Amino acid sequence: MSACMMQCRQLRYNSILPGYVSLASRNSSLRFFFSGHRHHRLMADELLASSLGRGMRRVRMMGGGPRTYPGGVTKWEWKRLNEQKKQQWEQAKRIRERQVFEQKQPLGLTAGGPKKEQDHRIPAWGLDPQMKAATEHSRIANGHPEIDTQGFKFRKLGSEHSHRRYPGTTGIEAKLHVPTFSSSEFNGTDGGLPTVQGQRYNDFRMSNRQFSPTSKVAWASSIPKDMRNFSASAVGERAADLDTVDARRLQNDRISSKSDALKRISSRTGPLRTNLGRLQIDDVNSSVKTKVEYSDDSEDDSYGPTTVSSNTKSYSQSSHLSQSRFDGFKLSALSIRALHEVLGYETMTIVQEATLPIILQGKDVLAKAKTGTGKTIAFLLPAIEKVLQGSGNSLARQKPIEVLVICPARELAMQAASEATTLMKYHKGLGVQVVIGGTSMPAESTKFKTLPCQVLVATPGRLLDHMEKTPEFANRLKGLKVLVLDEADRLLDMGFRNSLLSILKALPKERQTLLFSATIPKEVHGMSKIALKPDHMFIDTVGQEDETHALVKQQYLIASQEKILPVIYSLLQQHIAEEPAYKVLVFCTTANITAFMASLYTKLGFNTREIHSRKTQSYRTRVSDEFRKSKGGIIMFTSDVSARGVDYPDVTFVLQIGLPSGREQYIHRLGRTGRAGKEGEGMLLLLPWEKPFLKKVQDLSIEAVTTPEISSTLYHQISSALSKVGDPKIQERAYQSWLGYYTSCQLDMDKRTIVQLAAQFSTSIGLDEPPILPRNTIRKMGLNGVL
Ligand SMILES: Nc1ncnc2c1ncn2[C@@H]1O[C@H](COP(=O)(O)OP(=O)(O)OP(=O)(O)O)[C@@H](O)[C@H]1O
Repeated sequence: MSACMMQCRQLRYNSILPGYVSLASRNSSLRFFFSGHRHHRLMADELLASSLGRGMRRVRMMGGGPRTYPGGVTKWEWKRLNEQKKQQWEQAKRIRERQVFEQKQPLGLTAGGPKKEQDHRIPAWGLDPQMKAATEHSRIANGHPEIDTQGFKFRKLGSEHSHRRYPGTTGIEAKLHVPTFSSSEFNGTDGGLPTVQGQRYNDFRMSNRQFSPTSKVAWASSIPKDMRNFSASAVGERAADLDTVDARRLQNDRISSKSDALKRISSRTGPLRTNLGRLQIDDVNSSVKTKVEYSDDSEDDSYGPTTVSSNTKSYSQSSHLSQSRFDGFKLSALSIRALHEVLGYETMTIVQEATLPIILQGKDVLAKAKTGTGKTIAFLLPAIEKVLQGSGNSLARQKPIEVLVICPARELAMQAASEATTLMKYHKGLGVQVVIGGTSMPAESTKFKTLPCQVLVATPGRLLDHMEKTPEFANRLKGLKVLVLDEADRLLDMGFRNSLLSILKALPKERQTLLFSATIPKEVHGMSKIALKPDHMFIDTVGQEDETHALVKQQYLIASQEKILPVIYSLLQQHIAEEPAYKVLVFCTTANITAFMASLYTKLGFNTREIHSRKTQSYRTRVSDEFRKSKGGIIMFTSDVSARGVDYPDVTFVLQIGLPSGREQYIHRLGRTGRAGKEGEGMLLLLPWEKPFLKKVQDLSIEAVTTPEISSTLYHQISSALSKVGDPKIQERAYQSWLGYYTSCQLDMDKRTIVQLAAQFSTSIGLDEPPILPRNTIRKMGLNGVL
């Protein structure tokens, strides 16, 4: 039997069929093998017909014959369709994830879906710090984003923002398998918080009178956890009021008597308070000598952070600068040269003055200072000193990474890297590199291998990627001397927790760690112990003062849904009229709403830019640079990608539309104006039902303003602009993400009401009716049966 096997690939059957037929007629037994391609199937049919016509006795199709797939497509077409579908599905998933993270709400909408409906109830403005802590362990803690934060990507294990799955777990269970530190790595048994048993109370060095109202925040944060209830209740009280604290509560706190409690608090805080506000040039050395006392003499090393409250009263509220000069400190002459010649700075800001001597001593530091007061230089300058103390200026490329700065957002990382580059301008042979998501990883790896990198600035996801995939990366981190967590509270919250834990685990324990932020909510003190040594210093330059700047005028306005768009228009117009060099940041709740707002107000004639996580990194970098350099006459619509740390000089007005994701976010967004001692204006625009948020910020000086008059012409103008927005998808996406955002906020209203409000929103943005959402989306939003 002769056999002929042929494999046909992409051949034009008309030209070769006759050859096949003649081949078939010359062989008694012949087999043809065809691919499943449509052309080949046709050819097989044809061959069958022709062969039969030429007297072939037995011709049959084997292997099931030509396959058919739904819609009459071939196997390959069917496969391709399926691949396309899968890609679309994954893209939608990525977008969804990005939105969730941008909204700073990392609950149940991720892989595996929510287990219960309440998983969707993501604390946002209604978030109580205690609740946050309580829900901490029930959340999906994934390798979250530089929140956008930005350009979030849903990727496999080890990749940036990875949602880690572990064998045999669901996405939700996976969090339980995230590497954690053993309790031996901490002091105490309650998650790293210091224990009180065995602590010496006889070291009573501070009388009640020494509790000053200006230091209450710092004071409260320095108290061990098992005294927190007590301290939290007392934090708003003067120390003298402590005697009135309920004895039962003291008992609950396992404190045997009130006087014991006082002694314990005093023994922790009393000797540690130092007036750094008055630190003078000559004090530098003495500040080392007469270093702030901490409980080195304690037999129990489980004490909490040492608290240093900069005496903010020493400075005028309007001044962010201290009287100390950089050249009065023991710093490298080349760094000081860069400060003077390139940046033009002579004197230090308050936070720089307060933290520099302590960081130079080698202590771990948790520092709180208002927005725009120079925290970046406060940590970079002493960190660079550490590099200089060690490796010197040699050109070796494979030297360890000595300083690692982790930032929660890409723009922020680039900014910190650029500031470090400036400070190191005259240090030959030292290099700064930045690794952030949304850029080419191989390019980063090549740069890393070929150029010096003593200082590395990174976002958590990309850093983890490199640690896992780039050869030598993790090794070079073994020589790390200083770790900085910029925007510490953001990095320590649930969104980044897992990534951060994995990173910390891989870093050497013998390092100095610095945590900086403008807001340090109470729960961060507990979390900070993951990264900091137990005897770290908490340096609070804000104290009892308002966390916002006195020079920034803060207002809020409540307007109904149908008035929101005209009100925004009026507010912008009004500001432009008052401030010809206007430079405005408009914060929106989600990326899609930002995109919608930007396109609408562009149509209305404003000079706008937009920046959010749905834009590519190169676009974001370009727009961000443009806005930074702009001398005015520009309005940038942004999501929370610009909320923290980003230093845009001379922003004249910050407008926040809708519910901020929390009190901290409000403060950080507002902090984009009034930087470096300048003036600024902020406006929070809320819908009537969003008003309860104001309770969260009631201690800040925010004035109410009334809704401006809106003419019928303006209404007409807006509705005509809405019709010109162009792509109706922009509005539809805005609606969907509005619904996603508010269903994930912990609002005091049922889902039906939220859906009704969403319908109002859709009308206000020019949709005839609310778009129909995919079933999966509805399910993920927890709106099954409601939508
Ligand atoms: N010693 C100084 N003298 C004058 N200007 C300074 C000094 N240090 C920092 N600045 C400037 O102050 C501005 C704010 O600094 P930076 O961005 O570090 O603030 P920040 O406290 O980190 O703010 P945020 O909390 O928003 O992150 C920058 O433009 C910076 O260049």
